[in-house]
Amino acid sequence: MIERLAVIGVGLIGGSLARALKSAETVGEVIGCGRSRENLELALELGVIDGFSCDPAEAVRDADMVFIAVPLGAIARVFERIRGQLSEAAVVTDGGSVKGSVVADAKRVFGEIPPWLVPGHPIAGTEHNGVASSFPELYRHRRVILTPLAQTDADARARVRAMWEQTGAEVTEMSVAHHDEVLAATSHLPHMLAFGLVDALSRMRSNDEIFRYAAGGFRDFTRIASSSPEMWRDICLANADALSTMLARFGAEMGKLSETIRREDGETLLRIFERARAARDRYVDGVGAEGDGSSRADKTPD
Ligand SMILES: NC(=O)c1ccc[n+]([C@@H]2O[C@H](COP(=O)([O-])OP(=O)(O)OC[C@H]3O[C@@H](n4cnc5c(N)ncnc54)[C@H](O)[C@@H]3O)[C@@H](O)[C@H]2O)c1
Ligand SMILES: O=C(O)C(=O)C[C@]1(C(=O)O)C=C[C@@H](O)C=C1
Repeated sequence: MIERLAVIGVGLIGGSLARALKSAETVGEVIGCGRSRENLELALELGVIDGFSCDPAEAVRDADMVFIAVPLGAIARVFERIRGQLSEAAVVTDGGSVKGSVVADAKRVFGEIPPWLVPGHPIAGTEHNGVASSFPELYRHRRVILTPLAQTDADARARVRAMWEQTGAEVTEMSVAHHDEVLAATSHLPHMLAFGLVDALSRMRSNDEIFRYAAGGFRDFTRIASSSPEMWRDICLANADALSTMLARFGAEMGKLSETIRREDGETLLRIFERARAARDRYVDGVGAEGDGSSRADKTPD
């Protein structure tokens, strides 16, 4: 049971955690914090939080659990504001999509990695942002990755794991570097392809023409290009090395595919598409009926 949860950044990710813990009845009080008073008032109205402060230092006072869910570029400033303000019992975790930058920010601000910091990342989300898009089932049957460090306190790690399990998530652990490499491939690269494709096409053809003739394939493939530009700028900057490597490898693969098409080599094309379809079928079978950890794009916020 968490007595007082401070959520810094009450948007899709922070709001959904608060809603999930409230519906599991495993949190006493939720204090929100963010840069916009209007958003915090909405969160209060929706019952996502029980009170708020625009100052992180005040929001974390007496909290036994602190969840930071702001864009990655804002995390260092939050660390600076909460330094020296936490209660003895407090554990701090975050939901940032890249872990290397969060750990580097913590080292810079606190001088060393504090034992009470448990970096984390829920592999669940949608292309929508803001508290109005949050919902309590977001993490159910989804994965959450924790990237504890050698310095991380065992009790802090167990408490963060227990919190996520109460949302219905499956918690796994891996190293910071491995997390950032894996997510560069499975999350960051696909977002670059979607953003890049929509941007390139909209500059090649008029918007009207794209939307008039685009059907399900275009819509499915590009859903994630509706995601928050600010959040994705920060993810790219925070994971620049791993993401650039992935983009270069993928670019080379696209070059080979393009060559194969130019050669009119139908046999090779068939082999590539069969291999890809089999890999996707295995992936879909593996994740089962509950889905793949991706969004509920059609969810209407309550
Ligand atoms: N959206 C996803 O699919 C997804 C999935 C997993 C993890 N994440 C990560 O979760 C974090 C939050 O993403 P989100 O989708 O909830 O975004 P969001 O835009 O819905 O919410 C972010 C919240 O942070 C607040 N904020 C922004 N800058 C701030 C600052 N300087 N100080 C205090 N508050 C500030 C905003 O007002 C907003 O309420 C990001 O780090 C993102 O990388 C996102
Ligand atoms: O489903 C979506 O809309 C998402 O973008 C969620 C998604 C992803 O699957 O790539 C995006 C960023 C994250 O850090 C984790 C999950």
